[in-house]
Amino acid sequence: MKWTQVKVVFEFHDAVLGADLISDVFYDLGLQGVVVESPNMSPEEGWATDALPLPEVDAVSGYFPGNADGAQKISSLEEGLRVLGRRTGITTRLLFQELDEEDWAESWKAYFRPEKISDKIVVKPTWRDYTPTSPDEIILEIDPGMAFGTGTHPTTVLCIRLLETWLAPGIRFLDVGTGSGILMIAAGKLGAGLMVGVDKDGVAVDVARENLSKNGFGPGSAEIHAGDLLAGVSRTFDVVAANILSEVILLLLEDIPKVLSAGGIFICSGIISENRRKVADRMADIGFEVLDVREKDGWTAMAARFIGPK
Ligand SMILES: C[S@@+](CC[C@H](N)C(=O)[O-])C[C@H]1O[C@@H](n2cnc3c(N)ncnc32)[C@H](O)[C@@H]1O
Repeated sequence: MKWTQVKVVFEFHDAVLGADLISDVFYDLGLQGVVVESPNMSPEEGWATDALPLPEVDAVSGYFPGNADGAQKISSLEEGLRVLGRRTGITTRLLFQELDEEDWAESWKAYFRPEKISDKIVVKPTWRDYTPTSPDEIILEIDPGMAFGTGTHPTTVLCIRLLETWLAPGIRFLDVGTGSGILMIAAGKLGAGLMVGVDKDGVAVDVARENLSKNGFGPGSAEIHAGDLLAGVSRTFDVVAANILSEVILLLLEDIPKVLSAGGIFICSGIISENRRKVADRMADIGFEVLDVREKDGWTAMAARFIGPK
């Protein structure tokens, strides 16, 4: 099978936000293994200076199958970037490269390295070696494949940091939009007794199952289902997380109390900081008390408890 690498070279006043906005255009097409390049990356941020020269431009790359579906998605990407450009002023230029299956598999893997994302937690690509720097370090082994969730995206990092604060041992955890399963793995390693994940994307469901298994979580402690948001979720959970875009979180919020146990915590991420107020206001209307707000690189995540309408 052939693959087409589409590299979107861009210029924007805020390169981190620009890369996130362009990545979202890829994610909206259901294409999730994106690679972000920036001339400002340092080896500490996971850039392999020994293996790869430092990039000269800001760019986001994604990989499309070399078939009719891939061609259709590339057209949608071009349209999505035109719309983004009109809305934000980002200027983009596309570069195309055809790759064989093996080259594709290796080309994006070269960009991921172990990364410390909190005081205690390290995300480690399964194909890299890593020696822990202290005995209480928690290592999340991950191969995201074509699913979202290397663990290093700011929205994921914020969720994991909130889980570190709000997850008590033995709890039941639900992850809405599990992607690679990274949040379920973090919850499991922080002591959750049961992790359930849902994703609308069948590829993500398979990837998440494999990642959970690689981290020692089998069907007894981890369940993953294909599904749309909470459709088909009939139990209650002590902590529910959703790292999805704010528009989706706004749709989801009203149903969250149905799947939260009394006193349970809802963690939401994927909120561009300019949408923070809109999400917080909607939460207050429904009866959530916001307990913790975290920000990183223009993204906001919140932990809240359902206390019931005023
Ligand atoms: C931003 S990724 C988050 C992945 C992972 N939880 C993390 O934190 O890195 C969002 C995920 O939500 C899934 N998703 C988006 N809309 C959904 C929906 N309506 N129902 C279920 N999953 C959805 C996507 O397929 C994607 O895997």
